[in-house]
Parts: sequence; C-alpha cells; structure tokens
Amino acid sequence: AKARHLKWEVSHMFWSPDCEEKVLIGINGQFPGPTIRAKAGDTIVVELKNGLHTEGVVIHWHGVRQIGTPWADGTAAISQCAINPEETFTYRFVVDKPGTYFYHGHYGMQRAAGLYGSLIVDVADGEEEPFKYDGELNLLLSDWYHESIYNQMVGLSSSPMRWIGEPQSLLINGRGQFNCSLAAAHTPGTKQCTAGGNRHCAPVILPVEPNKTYRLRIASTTSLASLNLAIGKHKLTVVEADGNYVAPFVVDDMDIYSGDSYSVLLTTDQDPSSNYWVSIGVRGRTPKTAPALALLNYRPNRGFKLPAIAPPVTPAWNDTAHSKAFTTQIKARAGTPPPPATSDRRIELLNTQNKLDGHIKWSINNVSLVLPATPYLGSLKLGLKTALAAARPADTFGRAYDVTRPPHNPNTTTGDNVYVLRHNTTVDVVLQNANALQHNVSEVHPWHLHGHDFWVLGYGEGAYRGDAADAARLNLVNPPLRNTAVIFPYGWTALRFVADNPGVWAFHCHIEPHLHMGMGVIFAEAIDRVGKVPKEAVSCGATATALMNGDHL
Ligand SMILES: O=C1O[C@H]([C@@H](O)CO)C(O)=C1O
Repeated sequence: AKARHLKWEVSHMFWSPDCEEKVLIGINGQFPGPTIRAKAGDTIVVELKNGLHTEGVVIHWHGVRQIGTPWADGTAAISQCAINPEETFTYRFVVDKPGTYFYHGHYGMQRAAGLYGSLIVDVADGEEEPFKYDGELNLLLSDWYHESIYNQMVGLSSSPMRWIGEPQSLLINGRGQFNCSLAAAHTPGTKQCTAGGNRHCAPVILPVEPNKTYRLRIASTTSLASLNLAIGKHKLTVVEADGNYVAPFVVDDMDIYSGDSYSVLLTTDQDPSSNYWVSIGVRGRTPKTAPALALLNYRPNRGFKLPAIAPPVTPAWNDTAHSKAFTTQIKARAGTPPPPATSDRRIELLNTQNKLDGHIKWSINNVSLVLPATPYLGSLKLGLKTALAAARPADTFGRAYDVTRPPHNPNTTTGDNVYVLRHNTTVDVVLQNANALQHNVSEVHPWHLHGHDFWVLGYGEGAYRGDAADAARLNLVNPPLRNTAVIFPYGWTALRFVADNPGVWAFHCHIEPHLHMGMGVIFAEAIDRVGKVPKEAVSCGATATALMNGDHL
C-alpha cells in the first residue's frame, strides 16, 4: 500500500457545464474535480487549500468509512471546522475497500455548486475483482441549476419558501446541453446541439471496441434528481453497489439515487457499424429536465456519429413499481458478511415535511436538524457541557401517526438530533416515509450514512408496525451492504449496522435542499474511544476556547 499525495485548491470559476456560462466551484481549475484513483489499503493525503476567499469549505469522501479517522470525514460542524479562506487542511485517510466512490463538498449547498469528483479504488496488488472485464468507463452524474446556491439557499429559508424547482440540466462527467438536444432528430420541438469541439459542454463520448466487456462505474451526486440510466440495445449486469459486491443481475435500465454508486458490466455485442445512446432521465418527481445523453462509440466509428435509433425512453417518473423491482433485486454477493441475527436498539425515524414560523422544513420524529457553531467531534470529545441540548431525540415516533395524510399538526421544532450510540452495539434504523404537506404527495428520499456501510434488511409499504408481518419482510440471509438507501413514497426501509467505528457521523437525506431544510440526524458513536483528534480539525468555536484554556483532545 502506498500514500498518494495530492495538492488541491478549491476556487470559484467561470464554467459552462451545459453551454451556459455560470460560476461554479472547481478544484485545480477543473470541473468536476480531479479523479482520485488508488488501490485498496492506500493512504490518500489531500492538502486542500481553500481558495474561495470569503467562505469556508470541507470535502466529504463519500463511501469511505474513515475507520479510526473520523476527523477526516469532511462534514462541517460535525467532524471538523470549515476550512477558512486561504487556509490549508490536510485530509489523510485509508481507502480500505475497492469500489466506486466519489467526494463532494459538505458545507451549506456547495455540492450543488459543483464541488465534486470521482474516487475509484482498485483491488490491492495481487487481488482480483470477482468478475472480468476488458476496459472501464466512468460516469459521474449530477444535476445543474442556473441559479447560484446562494439564491437557492435564501429561497429555501424564506417565508414563503421559494422552492428551487427542477434542475435546468443533467450532467454526465460535468457536461450537459441546455436548450438543445444531441438527438433532436428523435426529440420533436428541440434544436440540434452542435456536437464536438472542446467546449465545457461537449458531449461525453465513451469509446469501446466491439465484442468486449466493459465495467461502467456510475455514481450520482445530484442535488435533487433521482435518475434512471439506459443504453440503447445493451443490457447491464449490476455487480457492485456503494463499494460492495452484489449478486450479479441483468437489467435494461437502472435507477440511481443521489449518493448511490454502482458498477455494471456491458458487453459490446451489438451491430458495430453504429454508435448507441446512453440516456439518463429523471425519476421520482415530475420531470422538467431533458435527459442527459452520451455516446457509446463503437470504434472505429467517429465519436459523433449519431445513432440511427432514438435514445432509450426513461420509465415514467411515477412508475414506483419499476423502481422497487430494480432496488429490491439488489442482494449481497455470496461471501459478503451477513448481519448479526438480532439488534440491540431500534431507532425509528419518521420523515415529515413541516412548518416552522411560516418556513417549510423537513423533520425527523418532528425535529428539524440544525447544526451547531462548534463541530461535535471536538465538543463531545472534550465533554463540553454546551455541546448538546438537555434531551436526546426520541427512538420512535409512536404508532398513532397516520403516514397517509399530511401532518395533523404541521408545526415542528429544531434540535440537534444527536443519537448517542454505544460501542459495538447493533443498531436497527427504520426510516419511515409519510405524506408531505400537500395531500397525496410522498417523495423519494435517499438516505446516506457516514462512517459505515449498513445492511439493507428490507422495504415495506405504509406504516412500519414492528410486528411479525414486518419482521417477515426482513432479509437476514443476503441483504446488500450499502451506504445509501432509498425510502419509497409512503413506505419504510429497514437498515442494520454495527456501531464499531467511534466518531460523529451524519445520517441524512442526500437531497441537498432537504438536508439544508433539516432532514438528517447525527450518530455520536463511542466518543470515549475516538483517538487523538488533530487540533487543526476542530480548533474553532467553544472547542478552540477550551483548548486555549488548557483542555486536551
Ligand atoms: O422540499 C420540497 O419542497 C417542495 C414542495 O414540497 C413545496 O414547494 C418540494 O417539491 C420539495 O421536495
């Protein structure tokens, strides 16, 4: 294993991801940021300079469990202080598991401003992947808004709220096309984009040779959109999800929620005289955004040779049965450790949309998350009395709540939502979806856990009762290990993990505006067992004062 040293500077820059020039956040003058490529067991060292001049920054390494290095998780106000303008913070952590990952900003809505990139971990030297392929292609998916994140954030916290709406474009590897289509011939009412050139928005071309097998690495860092990907005439064999191998299964199209990553195998077994469309469209919300297109380019055809047949059509946004059929097919590959047979604690988290003095919030067990001035990792490690409010959040929301209707009383409060977990306990989390404020609306929410993978034990419809019928829906034989799991409208999702990684970990809806509106909780896990926290990670707020007064981390 080796150490991979990277020197990065984050800065605002002009960029035209969908051919319209805007300001976004890039790294070393690139958007998306540089791809990190490492081998399992390597240590990644990123010297991150904040070149944003007037705001802080942090970067989260999504899917990396940070075993023993909770201060490198990159969550502002939770695992570290935001890095001040012109300052440099060094992230140092081990990528212990091969897989497809990504990294992104985790302060305010900086991810939605373009602060993201791919992180790919190959197997260690001498090891082999449990499947064969001839080549690899990488697709980092995102959505893009023409309004700045500052406009978006002010809108979200205004009364009345100004909702951000649907994205203007979907991006593949940071490239999209607004107001035109690469497949105008097949898309009535659109004008043909001029393909080619080296513009920021030039379409992605994926070169392949006929009769070979490729591993496509796919990850979604969207702010809002749930996605579906299909490739004309080609089947996809799903083999990895969130850095864990899954039992291979074949699909025509696949859903990808924000925070998900996958590997799929594709065999180039179609007519080699043609190229084929890769199409990515919106699921789960009424789509107002055109699908993103890329070209699967069979060599030696020209890259821009437009396919004769139309791009695959994205399944209807509200075809939830189609989504469930895909998601519930995902099972652990044989050899994956099974979950413990029982748990020590069950935390039931009701997801609701609420009101707070005329503002719209998302709440968990009727408390909307707000983050403190002083990051928890420092304040809890030092045992500062001011770190937490007097009461801990509830482990249940009560069986009387009617998930099929808008909240009877929509009013909510704010709180720290910190759950204190005991070392090595097995924790079940049941995420319960419900009706939003509007009648007959229940949205899709992909929940992402930091510091762990969890087993996805099962999904159910309606209210979770914790009875024998619900227990029968749980898979304790081959549930997949993941770090992100979706809750379907009006349904519940049950997860299990072992609290074996001391630290303070965020667990939240990966939809950027929803987290901003309070949709998350925090797991403070075995704080007494956290190793020596580097001072530079947490020297701010009340922790800095305590350190100056002679306290020790
Ligand atoms: O958080 C959200 O707010 C809007 C809507 O519920 C209110 O305008 C929406 O679609 C969300 O996902």
